[in-house]
Amino acid sequence: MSRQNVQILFPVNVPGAFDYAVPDGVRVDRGDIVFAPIGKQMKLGVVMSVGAADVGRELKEIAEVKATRPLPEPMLDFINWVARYNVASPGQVLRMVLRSWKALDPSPIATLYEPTGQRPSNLTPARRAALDEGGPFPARAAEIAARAGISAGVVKGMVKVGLMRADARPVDPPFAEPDPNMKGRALSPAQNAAAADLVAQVKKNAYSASLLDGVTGSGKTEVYFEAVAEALRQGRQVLILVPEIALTQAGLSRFEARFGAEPVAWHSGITDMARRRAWREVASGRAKLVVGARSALFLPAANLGLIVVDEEHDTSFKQEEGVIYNARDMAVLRGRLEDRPVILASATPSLESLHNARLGRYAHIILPERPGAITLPEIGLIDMKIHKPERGSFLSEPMVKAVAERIGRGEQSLLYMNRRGYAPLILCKACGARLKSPDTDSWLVEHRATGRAVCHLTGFSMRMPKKCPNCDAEDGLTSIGPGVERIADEAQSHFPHARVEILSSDTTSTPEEIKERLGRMERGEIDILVGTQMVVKGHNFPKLTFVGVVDGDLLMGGSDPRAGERTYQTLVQVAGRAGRADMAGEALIQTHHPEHEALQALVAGDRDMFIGVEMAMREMLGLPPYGRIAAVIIWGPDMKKAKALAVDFVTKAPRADGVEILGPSEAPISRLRGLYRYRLFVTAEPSVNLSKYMAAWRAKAKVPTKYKIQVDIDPQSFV
Ligand SMILES: Nc1ncnc2c1ncn2[C@@H]1O[C@H](COP(=O)(O)OP(=O)(O)OP(=O)(O)O)[C@@H](O)[C@H]1O
Ligand SMILES: [Zn+2]
Repeated sequence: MSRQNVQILFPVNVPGAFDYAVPDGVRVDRGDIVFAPIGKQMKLGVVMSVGAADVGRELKEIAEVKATRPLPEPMLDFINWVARYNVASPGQVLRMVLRSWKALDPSPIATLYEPTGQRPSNLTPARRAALDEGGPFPARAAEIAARAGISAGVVKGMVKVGLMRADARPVDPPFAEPDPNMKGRALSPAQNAAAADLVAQVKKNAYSASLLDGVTGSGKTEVYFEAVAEALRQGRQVLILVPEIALTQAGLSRFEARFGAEPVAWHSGITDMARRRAWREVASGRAKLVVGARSALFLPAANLGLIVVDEEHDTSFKQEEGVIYNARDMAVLRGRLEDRPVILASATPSLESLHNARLGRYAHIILPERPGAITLPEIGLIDMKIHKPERGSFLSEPMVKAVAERIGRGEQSLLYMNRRGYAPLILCKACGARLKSPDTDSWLVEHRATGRAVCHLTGFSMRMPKKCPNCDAEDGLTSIGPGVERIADEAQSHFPHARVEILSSDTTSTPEEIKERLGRMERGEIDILVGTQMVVKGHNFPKLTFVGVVDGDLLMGGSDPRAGERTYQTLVQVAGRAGRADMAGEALIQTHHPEHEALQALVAGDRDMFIGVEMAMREMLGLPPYGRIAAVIIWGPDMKKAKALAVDFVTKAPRADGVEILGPSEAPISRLRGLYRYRLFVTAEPSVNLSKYMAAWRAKAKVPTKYKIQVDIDPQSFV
């Protein structure tokens, strides 16, 4: 009698699962997490299938079946689908699912301390500190001590005198339950209708995809909250994907205000402890509401009821390393496999999603206006060929005037400049040399606040040199072009008494700093906020009535076929920060190309016109959503060999109708961290299964060590 065989997938980059035997008397099911020997090691893996045919050879036995809940069936399918679609190995995808080994065991138990509530008036300073600064409670003595700046002995001593209680408890307690029945805001009729549509989808408890397409400030969040509440009422879990940046901010407190409990937050920056707790609670089905960055999509929720992708057009949903995938598209896939509804929300939906809505694949739910009497901001252009600022200045006269008006009325202005630092280029006046990143094809950016020259691609930085490293000329180095720091300086020089602050990842690197600064902006304690991409998303500043875009041309050009779309989206979003409360908003965009169709459409408030032009162009060129594209990047330490590998790879392309290959050519960033880069593009008609085609092609290549051939399905990055 043959014993049970199982196929085990390990979280490593190998082509597939391996066969193992199951010891007598042990029962194994699909999705079980097991330990099995691989080489000389014991490794954690997942049972992808059970009882396949006799493989005709002696198999190693699995060593242990973990007592945790198995990965749900749809999750196993999801792993395979994501791998196939993105030309990755299922093991690589599994690695994104099994993010925390420790999450597979029950929570560790520790002695945790918590105040009893007694508080005599003669407390010693150390004891007072423990009570006032030692929280949140319950916590370990050492944690309380560290937070309060006292010794752990003080905490333990407080138990004896009845000031603290000590109990053995799980270190990772369950999360507070959200309450779906708390009252939300009173919705406008249009909002109510949209919410009813979404709630109906959730009630069906089956796959559907809805595009919630509402202008900035139309209340999309309030509307999808109703769908979230419905899923929670059914006792199911809800997964909400947001751009990473929205996670550190007021965003989370909005969930708490609506559902009475802070949601489980999941992103790359959480601690190992928070990660293990979140994973365990989500996998068990206990944690009901998860708000996370793209990687949250790989949490194996046991009882999923709804997935929401907020700001679905956002480029941060695309992961560019390891398994290259787009979380928005994979969210729809997961919804299909789980047979549960998916909501994509945006004020500026991607053309792909609009196309799907037009074809009827997605329900199209539209919120055409802001609630009540609030209007969308007026948008105007400033032609920089006419309103030329003085040399070394970047704010035109009409822009300065618009800010002056707001300051006069006690309102706030936002200046958007999507460049960190002081100046994007450091040039020697004597010899013309530019400061360059040592191993990367990128100029160094001057950061005056820290006195350093920084590579924005790799993070390399050095102290700003006093002399030119090329010709030794003293005082020859000069800064070309603007970054946020320089715009802030310029704004301050125009308005010496104004409170000018910068919001960028350099000035505000911790979540607390960001929260603090945004809080001051909300309370009106800042007059002029100068910000990068960070200010674009989701914020509500009631007193903000003016948005100035310093360089409306910055996003255009380059080889990105979506450059026009991105420009349009970003400008709509940033302009949409103005006038969200009871005062009307205005946005002005400085540009050298006022005739550009994206800008013209913005001024006219005519999205359909822009989309019409853009769709026609995509259709003509066979670009998404009318055709498929893939990119291949060839990386290697030697330029000639990397190029030869790229050229050779092209000769291996399988023959297929409806597929076209462009390249190879040097990538726009031709060298990154010491590796040379070549790239090619593949375009295909919609009927072609491009993933399958690319996988077959990729499998034919022999890649020397230290070299890499990376396939990117539906690329968002073209550098
Ligand atoms: N019916 C309503 N009555 C009063 N205020 C509302 C209503 N709906 C929404 N709001 C408020 O309007 C502001 C914008 O709402 P919300 O953030 O949900 O919009 P959004 O469509 O997600 O915006 P964006 O896409 O620009 O981020 C919020 O402060 C919200 O509380
Ligand atoms: Zn020089």
